[in-house]
Amino acid sequence: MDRPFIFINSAMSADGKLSTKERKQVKISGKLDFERMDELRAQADAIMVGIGTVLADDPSLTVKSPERKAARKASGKSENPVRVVVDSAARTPPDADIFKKGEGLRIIAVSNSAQAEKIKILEEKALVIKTGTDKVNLSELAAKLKEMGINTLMVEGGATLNWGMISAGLVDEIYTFVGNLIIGGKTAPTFTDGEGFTEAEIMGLELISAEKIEEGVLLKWKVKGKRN
Ligand SMILES: NC(=O)C1=CN([C@@H]2O[C@H](COP(=O)(O)OP(=O)(O)OC[C@H]3O[C@@H](n4cnc5c(N)ncnc54)[C@H](O)[C@@H]3O)[C@@H](O)[C@H]2O)C=CC1
Ligand SMILES: Nc1nc(O)c(N)c(N[C@@H]2O[C@H](COP(=O)(O)O)[C@@H](O)[C@H]2O)n1
Repeated sequence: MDRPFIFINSAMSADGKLSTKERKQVKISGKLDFERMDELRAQADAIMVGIGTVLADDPSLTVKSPERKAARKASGKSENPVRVVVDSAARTPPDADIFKKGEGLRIIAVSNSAQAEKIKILEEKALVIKTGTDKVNLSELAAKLKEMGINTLMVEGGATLNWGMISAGLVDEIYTFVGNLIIGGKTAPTFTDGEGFTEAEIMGLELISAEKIEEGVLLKWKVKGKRN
């Protein structure tokens, strides 16, 4: 394959929301699900998020467990996977937590329309990859990551990036933890936003497993491609 194995891991409410209508982060996962997420991070070569998530949540995207970090080190890897932000207009704040916390390579993927001055500032902190005219070309980006030796890519949202990756046919598996809460709100981000499929384009999934974790359910899906 000329791209990594790509999976999305997300936590959503029982009504399919990733956060509130104000884009405020909500604790959906319990302790066990956060541990599962940390293990996925520790096993991945890279973690990817959209700029919307960086601006809303300011995540560090680091591996949290000292044991998992040590195990990565012992196998000759950096403590953290490569952290990738999909950021067409180079809006990532230079003081974002992904720069401040943890060791390891950061990549900011921008489009060719991003301002040169903003790119220059980011280049002091990260490797900047340029693809696409106005919007990052996700297929090209995935191919470049593979060329760099990234074989497993974990996508951690948000709603727009999930749509972009799924609609471009770039996702192999999806893991959704469904928590015991309702968030509501027609403008609150859902697992996939974006423009949506027409009926003929709808993506089919195959259920790999369904597992109760604390008070929620972890659903694992394989992406099968168009249903029709
Ligand atoms: N519960 C969970 O597991 C998670 C929840 N979230 C929530 O999701 C929300 C953020 O989601 P969004 O606002 O949708 O932002 P997002 O994180 O999906 O980033 C979207 C941005 O990515 C950029 N992008 C560049 N090229 C693109 C392309 N080809 N396709 C798609 N996007 C491209 C665009 O600038 C776009 O605005 C926040 O409220 C955050 O809290 C985020 C991650 C995980
Ligand atoms: N898996 C999961 N469960 C939840 O309940 C969540 N609220 C999230 N949110 C995302 O996790 C990221 C936090 O990363 P750091 O702890 O800063 O490394 C962030 O992107 C949230 O949107 N995830």
